[in-house]
Amino acid sequence: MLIAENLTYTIKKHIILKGVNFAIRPGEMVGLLGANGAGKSSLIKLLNGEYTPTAGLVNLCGNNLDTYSVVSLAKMRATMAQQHRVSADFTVKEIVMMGRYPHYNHQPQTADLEAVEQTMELCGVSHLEDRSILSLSGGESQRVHLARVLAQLWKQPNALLLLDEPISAMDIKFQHQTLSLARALADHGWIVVAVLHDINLAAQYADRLFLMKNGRKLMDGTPSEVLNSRNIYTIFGIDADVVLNPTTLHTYIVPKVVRPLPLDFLLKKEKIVDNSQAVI
Ligand SMILES: Nc1ncnc2c1ncn2[C@@H]1O[C@H](COP(=O)(O)OP(=O)(O)OP(=O)(O)O)[C@@H](O)[C@H]1O
Repeated sequence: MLIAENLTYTIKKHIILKGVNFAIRPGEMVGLLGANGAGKSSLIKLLNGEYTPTAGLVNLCGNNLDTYSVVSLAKMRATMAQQHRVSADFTVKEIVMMGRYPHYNHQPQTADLEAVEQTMELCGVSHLEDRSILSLSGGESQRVHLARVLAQLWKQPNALLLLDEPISAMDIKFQHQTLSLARALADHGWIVVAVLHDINLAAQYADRLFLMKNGRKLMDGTPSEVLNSRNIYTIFGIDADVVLNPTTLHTYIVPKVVRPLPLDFLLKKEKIVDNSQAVI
């Protein structure tokens, strides 16, 4: 179980996250949705220990995060960050093997080699194993980093997988393949928490959605419970119809069509906004 109690994070009196509470059971996949700046990545960073809460706590499998050793946590919790800063010329296989560092001392063992082979295969990057990470396309690189974090947790029970926009650079096939894989890992007993910007994919693959705004978790429920036109407007400020996808039978958002507006109009609107801000 992953439990957050009154999770709060402030930077120089600026509230980034406020009073977030939840409990996520093993086997659940949760999608974090919200507009830019809502606090989704900050929540991931509090769950992965990159940020220390200003108030509140995170409890994983019955123990507060700060009671675990670094190595034991690294074996049960992995994060795929939104951005990957790799400037050295590692091969794909070396990058994926980095996920196994918490598991061996000097030489990778059979289990480590198997984990790397299997996760590269699942993420569709085996054929790239000898390529430099620096030479890959955005989507290929994202799949390599996914393989790395899966290798880190491979065959671990009670694993916590944190994914921050894991499919942002992927084509439609790999978007579905990746979320199917995350779904399968949750069904296998892992807890998966994924920041997603595609509401429809989140609705299709996640058990539960947290809708976030201004550092708060405003709604928490199954896709059909929380996705309605009013909530979509509250969270994203857009008008949308909410229907049932006739093929998948999942809740499906259809933003109301907005006619493309001429640039002159947009520039005028911008001016009006600027003027009103000046008056305020
Ligand atoms: N280290 C920091 N210093 C100052 N402000 C920060 C810091 N980290 C986050 N913020 C601010 O906190 C808010 C939440 O940021 P966060 O990255 O969690 O948003 P997000 O929901 O993940 O957004 P996006 O969808 O754009 O990735 C933003 O307004 C951001 O500018």
